[in-house]
Amino acid sequence: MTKEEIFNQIKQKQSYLCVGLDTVLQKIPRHLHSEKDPVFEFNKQIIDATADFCVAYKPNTAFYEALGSKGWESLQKTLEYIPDTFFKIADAKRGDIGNTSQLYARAFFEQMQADAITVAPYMGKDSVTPFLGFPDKWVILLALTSNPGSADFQTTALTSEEMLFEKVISVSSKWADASQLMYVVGATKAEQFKHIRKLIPEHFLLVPGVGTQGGDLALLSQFGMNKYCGLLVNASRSVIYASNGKDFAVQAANETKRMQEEMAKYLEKYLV
Ligand SMILES: O=C(O)c1cc(=O)[nH]c(=O)n1[C@@H]1O[C@H](COP(=O)(O)O)[C@@H](O)[C@H]1O
Repeated sequence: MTKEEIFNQIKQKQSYLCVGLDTVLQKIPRHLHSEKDPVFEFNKQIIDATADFCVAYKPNTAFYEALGSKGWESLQKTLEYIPDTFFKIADAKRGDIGNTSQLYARAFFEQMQADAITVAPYMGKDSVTPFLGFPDKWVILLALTSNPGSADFQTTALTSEEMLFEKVISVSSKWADASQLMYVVGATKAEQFKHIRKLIPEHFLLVPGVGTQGGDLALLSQFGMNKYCGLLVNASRSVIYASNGKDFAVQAANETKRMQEEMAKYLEKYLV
């Protein structure tokens, strides 16, 4: 999927919402447990209910890997079920020596048909470039994450002018351009968006951490938006577990609609 295609979807839907499919078997409403594949059935109903209000889906692979081979099957079926007009992110946070990264890339881009994979930058250029060899597929590199532990390394000052995450951005942005590379910046780090936009004005940012983690959608939209919108804001638990009853899909739709309506206002106000 190209950058222009993502932007077109954003304009059409008036939304830059990504729904995170972090499905936990124990949290699925009871009435779905008799299904052959309750995880897939749950995802299917969530996708059907939220499709009008979002432009991307992001299953975090951990939630599927934890269920063994059945989980991988549910993940594959879920990615196949999502229509191709949506940006499909395999949130796998991979990255290894080049020879191994090449196989991770094939797993998620060829077997799973994902459009993008999240990648950890710690092992450097040769661990990331194998993911960049697939036409119209994307690498989403961890830059400044939403969790408290991001302070342990990412915001360490390397010099009086540069923190580690800034070095990650400035070095890696030379490995590929904004047509293939995105960055993860946590919604809980809204105060950094203005500065990050100076470093990478063109790139899309995947922004997790609204909803349950408490990130500020208004602030990050104000400082993070660029001429392509440049934002994909992820919400997982606040959407998929909006209710744990029979009305879970209706409540997920309500929550995504609420977020879409808020996003439409920010697109009107901040899209340059
Ligand atoms: O790469 C990610 O998606 C990610 C990066 C980050 O900095 N913080 C973060 O929460 N995530 C993921 O985004 C999702 C957030 O889920 P909720 O907090 O339930 O919306 C989870 O799948 C996390 O693993």
